[in-house]
Amino acid sequence: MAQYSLVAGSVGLITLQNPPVNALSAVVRKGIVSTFERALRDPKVKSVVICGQNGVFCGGADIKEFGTNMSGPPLVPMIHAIEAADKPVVAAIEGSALGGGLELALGCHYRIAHSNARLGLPEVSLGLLPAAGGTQRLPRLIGIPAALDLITTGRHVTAAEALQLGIVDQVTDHKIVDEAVKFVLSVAGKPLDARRISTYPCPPLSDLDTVFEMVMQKVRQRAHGAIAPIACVQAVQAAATLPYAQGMEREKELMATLFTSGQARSMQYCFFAQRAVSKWSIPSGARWDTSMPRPVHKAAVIGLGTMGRGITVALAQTGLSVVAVETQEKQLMEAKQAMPGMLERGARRRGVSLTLHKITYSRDIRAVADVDLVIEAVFEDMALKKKVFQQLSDICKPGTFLCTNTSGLDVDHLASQTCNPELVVGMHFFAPAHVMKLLEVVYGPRSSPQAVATAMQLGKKMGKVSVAVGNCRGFVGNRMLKPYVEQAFFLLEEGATPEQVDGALEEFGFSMGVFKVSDLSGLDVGWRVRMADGFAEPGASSGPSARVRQGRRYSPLGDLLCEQGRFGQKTGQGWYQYDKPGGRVARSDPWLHSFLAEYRTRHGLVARRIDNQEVLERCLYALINEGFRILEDGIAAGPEDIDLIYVFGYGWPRHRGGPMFYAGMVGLTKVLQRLEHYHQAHPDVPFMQPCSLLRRLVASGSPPVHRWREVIKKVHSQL
Ligand SMILES: CCCCCCC/C=C/C(=O)SCCNC(=O)CCNC(=O)[C@H](O)C(C)(C)COP(=O)(O)OP(=O)(O)OC[C@H]1O[C@@H](n2cnc3c(N)ncnc32)[C@H](O)[C@@H]1OP(=O)(O)O
Repeated sequence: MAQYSLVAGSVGLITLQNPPVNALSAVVRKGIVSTFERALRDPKVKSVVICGQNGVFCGGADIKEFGTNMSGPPLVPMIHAIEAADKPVVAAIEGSALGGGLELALGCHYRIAHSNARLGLPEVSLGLLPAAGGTQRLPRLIGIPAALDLITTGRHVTAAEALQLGIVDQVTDHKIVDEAVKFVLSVAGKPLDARRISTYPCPPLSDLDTVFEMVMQKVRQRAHGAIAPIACVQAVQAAATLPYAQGMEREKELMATLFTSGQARSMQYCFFAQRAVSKWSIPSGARWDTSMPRPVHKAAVIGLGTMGRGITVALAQTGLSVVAVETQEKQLMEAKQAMPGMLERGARRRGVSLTLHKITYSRDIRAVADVDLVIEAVFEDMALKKKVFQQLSDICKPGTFLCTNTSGLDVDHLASQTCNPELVVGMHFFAPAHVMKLLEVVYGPRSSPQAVATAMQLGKKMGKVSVAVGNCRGFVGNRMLKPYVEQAFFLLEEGATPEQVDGALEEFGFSMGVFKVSDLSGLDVGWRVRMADGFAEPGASSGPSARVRQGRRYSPLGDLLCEQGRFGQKTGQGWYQYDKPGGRVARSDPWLHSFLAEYRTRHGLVARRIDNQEVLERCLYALINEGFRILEDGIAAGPEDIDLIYVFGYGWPRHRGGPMFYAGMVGLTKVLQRLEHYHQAHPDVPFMQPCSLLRRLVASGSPPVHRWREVIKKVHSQL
């Protein structure tokens, strides 16, 4: 709702009230319309201030309403009425003014922001565009380039930047409503014509066509198939080229296409999933709202390879004191040289001050004696990690949380090396750890609720999307990657090329295909895992049994490349070739193509034409099938957890909602049928055997993704 009061004798104060973020629900819109009409009618009222309760102006349209039959007064005419009013209206902005919230403020004649305010038009990240006049008013107010930047990226700006851009008229540190009232009294009686943004011409820009062509090209490249950013550019182009009324028509038309699209549904699902996973619960019964985290003031990182450096930087950026330990002199020196640059770039990107002084370096592991939490990030080798955990258990003060950054080893086994296994959890970061948003928090059977809560909270503080997952080989993300990569290898054996497989996946929306990712992260990473799992064996890659291991189909292609020293970008050769070791630009490699042809001949395989649909179905459905197994095993609490892991950690396109949501969009029956088909064709590939949870869901009428937990619960209760 919206509360109305008369203040300072002549100012109508409208306060939006819809906790927690004053979203513009039907009731709020109704409240604004009726209170505004009242203010206009009241002869005592000479001006109006619009604010939000509880330190938040407005979080925008109510996203929960989007999937429903929307009722209540629409936003566009409501904002027009405010702009057209003959009494001055000031938006008093504190906290957030986002989406429809900022569009409402743009309809006001003046905007005053508290210095804590954050403003933005983030609709693009919900698969939409700012369709309450945002695409038409913002370019008129701040110019086309700045508006394009804000609308196509959805980024939030601080009050200071908003002032610099001209979005707000004044920034204050004082009480926002008091300042707004003072301000509106000072402008009483001044003509309002020049304050109605819809009447402004768009600031002229030379060579408009070229600007839009270039922006469109850039946006298309970044969008990976998402349609909303493209529509945003088109809407701003309308603002630049059409009169306001026609521009509004174009905005409405473009929004109509987006509003009902599967992409918008997927992205809005991701928005709510992100909030849902922060409300974690684990099988022991521990939950986010009953488990108290312990404060972490000082942390340590053991091992300063790529991961350790990233984690150290991420911790220091959060404001924690960090002890960075590396026992090897050369590695320590390299880290000391590299990390200031990483911190500098991060500080510049985020507009904050440098935190170099937060890090102290040591070669001696005993330097961690007084820290609250340690993150071990040594080489992925169980024997080495066990030794480190034994040492940490002896050295650290009582109560120190011991975390491992392993990407898939048994967290419980590490916990058993310590005197207090309840203090041990996994904190699995993704490279580069100071940039990537995902954190898997891995609980073992003995991890205490407080240890899980502390790791989850620390992740949040570090700006990560933290997802609590159970302990199994590869946890959630890497476990699902295995069948996906396996299918990619099989496709090469059967006639595809890395270019074709990657092309199909990139067209689907992944920023990089599986083979480019493999080249980037290093082929040796998977090779080591396959060796540890007893699949890859030196010399076994070319014998008659090369393609069958442990009774199942196996492709030694990755092993063969590693045996040749082709580890990807770092060696300049992998699935592609690079101009030099460390090169970034993947080029097709004729050697690889002859190698594949020779390999097929050697193993009596006849290359066939494989279409992109088969590439996608085999790679993605194998991965999704493993996702269902993970749900069945209780390793992930719900489909949202898996989806966010893939969106934030593995480049799954957000506009496709994550693998489990995507399965629901495709139709569970279809996914099941295709898995059955591929399993019949490849009975020696266990990953293709449809998971029984998938069968149960189909048998239960394929409920929507938010109802899967009910079926999962039933499966668990029967086990
Ligand atoms: C044909 C129709 C035409 C319609 C015209 C459409 C034009 C306008 C479109 C829009 O405005 S779309 C919405 C744009 N706004 C956003 O994208 C903002 C989304 N919210 C946020 O970014 C954050 O929530 C926040 C405002 C920065 C606050 O962050 P904070 O960390 O403090 O809280 P959260 O945990 O994120 O949220 C708390 C709580 O509130 C719910 N929520 C937040 N925003 C909305 C919203 N716009 N609508 C509905 N609900 C919202 C959020 O889900 C959380 O709920 P719970 O998890 O506590 O249940």
